[in-house]
Amino acid sequence: MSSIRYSVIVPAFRENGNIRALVTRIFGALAQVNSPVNPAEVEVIIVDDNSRDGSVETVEGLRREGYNVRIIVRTTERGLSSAVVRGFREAQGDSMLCMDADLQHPPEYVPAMLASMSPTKQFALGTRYAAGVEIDEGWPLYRRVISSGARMLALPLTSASDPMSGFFGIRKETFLKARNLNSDGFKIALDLLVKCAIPGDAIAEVPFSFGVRAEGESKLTGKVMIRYLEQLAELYWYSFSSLIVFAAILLFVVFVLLARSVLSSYGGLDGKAQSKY
Ligand SMILES: Nc1nc2c(ncn2[C@@H]2O[C@H](COP(=O)(O)OP(=O)(O)O[C@H]3O[C@H](CO)[C@@H](O)[C@H](O)[C@@H]3O)[C@@H](O)[C@H]2O)c(=O)[nH]1
Ligand SMILES: [Mg+2]
Repeated sequence: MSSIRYSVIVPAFRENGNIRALVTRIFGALAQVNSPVNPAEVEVIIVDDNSRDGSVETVEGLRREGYNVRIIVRTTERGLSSAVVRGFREAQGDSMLCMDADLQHPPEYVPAMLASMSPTKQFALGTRYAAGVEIDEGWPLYRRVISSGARMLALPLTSASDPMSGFFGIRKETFLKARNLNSDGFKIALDLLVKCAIPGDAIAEVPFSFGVRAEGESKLTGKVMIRYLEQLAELYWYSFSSLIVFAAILLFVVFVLLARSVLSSYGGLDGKAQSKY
């Protein structure tokens, strides 16, 4: 039987410059005396989309040094969300964490994030919206505006305070129940929260200070933002379709009643409409 209880999944595209620091800092944090999680029970899985930038060699080197890390290289698929889903499927742990490779999600929070999941807390969420939490001042203003807008649009869908943080965990048993996941774009956490119907009291929120990217560039493009809006429309429909259909029928009935009363006030409904003038 596997001794792995926790899996850390890292979607990565051209992140060779960050992988060594990420992995050594994760295991360094787990090795601290006050860590609530035993490092021997943790695996790290990098899901790379054929970056061919030396990431594979870096991971091999780390393995030789004794770190429990492996890399899955996808050659036919692309995208952050689908990479995370692939990692979750391959994970051996019961508690699975997703984090970015670029150190914007500080590895020092990994032990607390992993330990916060339990049979009653099926979802862990790193949140940037809690008292005393800071966002690095180097994070550009336009990204803050986009992030706040995206968060507000998701408010009707979940009570989670920061479904956009990208730093989140889920228990395998809940993940396996998810149906019709949307693996496009960046917002897999929101999709899981909605489609697994995670109630507020099953979410362990862990405040964390959001950093700036260490090496390389962000892959969040305009196309990714449009995908987000499409995904929101799908999730609104998923969550509120009966309400939307009910409201549409109600509007239709009101419209018909109004039209009838307008027409009858002109005597036009039975074809006997006569102008007095
Ligand atoms: N495998 C794979 N990984 C990808 C891809 N695109 C991005 N990634 C990886 O996904 C992580 C996040 O990508 P970034 O390009 O750094 O995104 P960001 O703009 O910093 O956005 C992040 O932070 C936001 C919070 O403001 C999050 O909302 C967002 O989900 C993401 O975590 C990085 O590890 C990156 O390598 C892809 O197509 N394939
Ligand atoms: Mg980033």
